[in-house]
Amino acid sequence: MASAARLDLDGNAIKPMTICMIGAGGFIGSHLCEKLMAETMHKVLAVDVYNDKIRHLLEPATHPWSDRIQFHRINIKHDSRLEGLIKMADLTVNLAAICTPADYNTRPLDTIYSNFIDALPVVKYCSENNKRLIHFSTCEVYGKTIRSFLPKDSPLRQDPAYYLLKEDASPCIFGSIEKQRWSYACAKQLIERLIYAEGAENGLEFTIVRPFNWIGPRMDFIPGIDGPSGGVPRVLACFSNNLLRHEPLKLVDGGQSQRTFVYIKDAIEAVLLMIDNPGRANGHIFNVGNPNNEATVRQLAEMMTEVYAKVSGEPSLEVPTVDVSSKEFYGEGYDDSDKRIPDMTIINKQLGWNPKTSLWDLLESTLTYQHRTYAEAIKQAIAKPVAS
Ligand SMILES: NC(=O)c1ccc[n+]([C@@H]2O[C@H](COP(=O)([O-])OP(=O)(O)OC[C@H]3O[C@@H](n4cnc5c(N)ncnc54)[C@H](O)[C@@H]3O)[C@@H](O)[C@H]2O)c1
Ligand SMILES: O=c1ccn([C@@H]2O[C@H](COP(=O)(O)OP(=O)(O)O[C@H]3OC[C@@H](O)[C@H](O)[C@H]3O)[C@@H](O)[C@H]2O)c(=O)[nH]1
Repeated sequence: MASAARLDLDGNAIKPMTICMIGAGGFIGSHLCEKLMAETMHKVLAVDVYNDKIRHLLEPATHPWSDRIQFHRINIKHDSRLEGLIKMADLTVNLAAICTPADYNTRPLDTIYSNFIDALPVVKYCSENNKRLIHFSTCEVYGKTIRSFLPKDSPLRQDPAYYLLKEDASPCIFGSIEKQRWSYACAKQLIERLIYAEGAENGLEFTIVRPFNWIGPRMDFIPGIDGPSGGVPRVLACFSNNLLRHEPLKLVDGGQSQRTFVYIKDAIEAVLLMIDNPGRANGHIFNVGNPNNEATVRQLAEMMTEVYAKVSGEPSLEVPTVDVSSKEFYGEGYDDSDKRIPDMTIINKQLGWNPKTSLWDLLESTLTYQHRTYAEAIKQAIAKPVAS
């Protein structure tokens, strides 16, 4: 239960504030809303076109927080109510975006509009009304590592100087324009630069978050169950879907790319620290990830297969993975980040935050949720005769 006497990192009492959260109905937004309702006295003006993932917080009206969360069904592309909500709030958190790689090369215009053009009014309203902004960018702004351009046998490949991703030092390295995969990263980079410039020239109080593969319950959708049957979500949902349907997990280009995965609940702790400690968070760009949870996509597939067998009690397939080319899986114009390890210096220094949950543990709780939520629906969908 929320207590009025919460203290910030400098020992001062935290005053309850009103937060305009755009994209509150998504994966990260739903967890942030949960945290804010359960542990703080902050109010949330939740803006999104969907609210399925936060419905449990909005109904029934008997929740102790029912007067602290309001849902506004607004498409920020074209709705004049947005400025009023930002003016009403002390802080705006912008999460709204198209952020699934399958869209970057197949819907590049929508991707660029969503991640850059649609975010512009949000930045402008915050700047003009002297409101604080926490904007969600991405670890994809780093693109590829310097290491990936070194010869395969170079000993420098083992040197973190060539792969560790640092907010204030690493370059942003994208592929050529026809590799439309980078439309998302490039749009996010430009909005970061714009926000930074608003801070420098007009005094906007901002924080930029670069999430490194946050994963957990409610991420994306399971195709054919709570999303389009031909849809391609992010890797956690793709692999969950394969496991639930007893199909081999598809490894794009051999599954050699490396990622670090952080549990959503750990990452949300970091966001709450930013919200509650403006003096330490304003003007900063933060990597938020778990450098200890690195795996190749192949290793992730193998671990998810093992964990799923444990939590479902169902044996795994004899051949649990299958290779697929990126062209076949994502289409023309796909490209990939080779390796993503966040440097943690800035977030450690400013907010004292460190992730806690191991990859195995976070997969165990997430796949338990996936099994409980979807296994029955998948069984029924598979059993249903196909309409002729
Ligand atoms: N999950 C991650 O690991 C991760 C990694 C890097 C960056 N991010 C960034 O974090 C943010 C949130 O990501 P997420 O994983 O929760 O994604 P998500 O797709 O689950 O959530 C985004 C939400 O924004 C809403 N939205 C999009 N366009 C909108 C519009 N025009 N008007 C109103 N609402 C709109 C969507 O309906 C959705 O609910 C995004 O900006 C994303 O780029 C996430
Ligand atoms: O079924 C699948 C799905 C994905 N993959 C691979 O798994 C890796 C991770 O894929 P994800 O779908 O999670 O997406 P990425 O990590 O590439 O990008 C994500 O990272 C940061 C955020 O900004 C976005 O949420 C998204 O762009 C990629 O190498 C992808 O090619 C598979 O091998 N098989």
